[in-house]
Amino acid sequence: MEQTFIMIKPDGVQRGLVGEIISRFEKKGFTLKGLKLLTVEQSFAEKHYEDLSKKPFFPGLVQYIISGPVVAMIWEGKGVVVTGRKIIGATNPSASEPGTIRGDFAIDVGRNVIHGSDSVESANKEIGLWFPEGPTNWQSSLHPWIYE
Ligand SMILES: Nc1ncnc2c1ncn2[C@@H]1O[C@H](COP(=O)(O)OP(=O)(O)OP(=O)(O)O)[C@@H](O)[C@H]1O
Repeated sequence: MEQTFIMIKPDGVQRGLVGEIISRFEKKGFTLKGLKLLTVEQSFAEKHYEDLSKKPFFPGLVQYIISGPVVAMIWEGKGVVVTGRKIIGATNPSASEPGTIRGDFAIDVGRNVIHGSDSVESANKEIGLWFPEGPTNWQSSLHPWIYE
């Protein structure tokens, strides 16, 4: 089944949004397959965001990501990459719809609370980077109540 990488950024952790965010993914019906709270080093943050290394906001973005602990997660479910991005909302919270995480909890693009993989390919890459040990292997007993 499809998996995505979701990270609650340092502002989300500091603001006490961890439970709220996990709850939204759980209530949707997605399954948690990996979870850890960690503070990453600059070189690791630069690797995670390497595709953005030429952007003018890259140094500030890296400083933001290493400024405190983040919650790294693997979520699994049908269409979880695209649906996860919808749950998160548009990158710039000024354009995020109410009801999305960024629409409900963020104002500035540089403090937008959460990251979600933008494709199945980047999800696999990011899961490999953040969870070299791989996902936790378990099957939710809710499966037949969520899928036909
Ligand atoms: N103009 C900007 N100024 C400051 N930070 C920005 C800007 N644009 C993007 N960012 C930061 O860089 C992150 C990655 O940007 P990207 O364009 O990949 O958006 P995204 O895929 O929606 O975000 P993420 O990868 O964090 O889920 C954004 O989430 C935001 O934290």
